[in-house]
Amino acid sequence: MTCFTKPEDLRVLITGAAGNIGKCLRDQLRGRYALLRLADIAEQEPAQAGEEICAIDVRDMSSVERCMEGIDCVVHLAGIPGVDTWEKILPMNIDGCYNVFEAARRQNVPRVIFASSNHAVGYHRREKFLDNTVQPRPDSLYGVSKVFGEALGRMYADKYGMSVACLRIGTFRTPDHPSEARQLLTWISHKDMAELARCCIEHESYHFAVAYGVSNNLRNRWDNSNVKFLGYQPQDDSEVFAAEILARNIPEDPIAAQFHGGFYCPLEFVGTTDRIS
Ligand SMILES: NC(=O)C1=CN([C@@H]2O[C@H](COP(=O)(O)OP(=O)(O)OC[C@H]3O[C@@H](n4cnc5c(N)ncnc54)[C@H](O)[C@@H]3O)[C@@H](O)[C@H]2O)C=CC1
Ligand SMILES: O=C(O)[C@H]1OC(=O)[C@H](O)[C@@H](O)[C@@H]1O
Repeated sequence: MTCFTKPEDLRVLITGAAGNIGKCLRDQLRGRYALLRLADIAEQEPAQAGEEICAIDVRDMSSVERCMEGIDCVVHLAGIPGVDTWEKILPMNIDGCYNVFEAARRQNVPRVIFASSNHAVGYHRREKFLDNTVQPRPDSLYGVSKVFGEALGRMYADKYGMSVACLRIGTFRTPDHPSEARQLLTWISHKDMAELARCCIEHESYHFAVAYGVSNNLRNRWDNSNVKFLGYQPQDDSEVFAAEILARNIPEDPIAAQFHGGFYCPLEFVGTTDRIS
């Protein structure tokens, strides 16, 4: 397994760098690495010192492979970031995710960090505390695409010896605060998101890890004890926003409120929830 010893020598690629999480990582990781290569299909701010801007379409393997040249670690964020049709999920989150892992293998990139989502396990009941061992229970085709990405990562780790981290991100928002009751459980601040990415990029050696992307929320329902070795110590707590959010007295949808995936769960839901143990 590759050992990552000196952060200042690392060459890091971010896909989806023009997006919300991508811009946060760009701002907060700037200057730490030998190179931050920022790849997106969208326009980006011009490169600053230590940065490269790179045009990529994750649906096009040749553009993905080109962006991988000389890279030590990929943070893969690009894709459809929520519920959508199969016609969009398939090329972007399934084919696109395959292209990223496969291009990384072809270019001998030793580490991939994949932006998974809590929606990979969204139909678990909220009273259950979730750790990395719970079964996949996607609440949407989007969630299914994240389960696929995690499975792909596991295979590239086990078969090809790639170091892979899958981040089941909760709720990342710009502006940087939670805005509804469920987000008091699921919120991850910008600072904590960048710190989680940094820990995964810089850790000297791991094979395969699943981590929940969540802040140090009093109401957190996700267990990261399996990834203590990463050294991720979130600092922010959504509780400071709780009084204001709860005072608005906006009730959560009764189906959403039963499951970790929240508002994705009632969408197209048929029947009663008592059949979901
Ligand atoms: N924001 C959140 O609360 C959460 C986000 N995630 C995941 O994190 C990742 C990033 O999320 P956000 O930054 O919020 O989304 P975003 O929509 O702001 O960023 C996605 C980026 O991907 C780019 N993109 C779209 N099509 C592309 C293509 N064909 N080729 C290359 N780039 C393309 C977009 O231009 C955009 O800059 C996504 O994979 C999302 O599923 C997971 C859980 C929660
Ligand atoms: O569960 C959540 O709150 C978030 O999960 C996600 O995977 C989505 O990318 C984000 O837009 C949602 O808001």
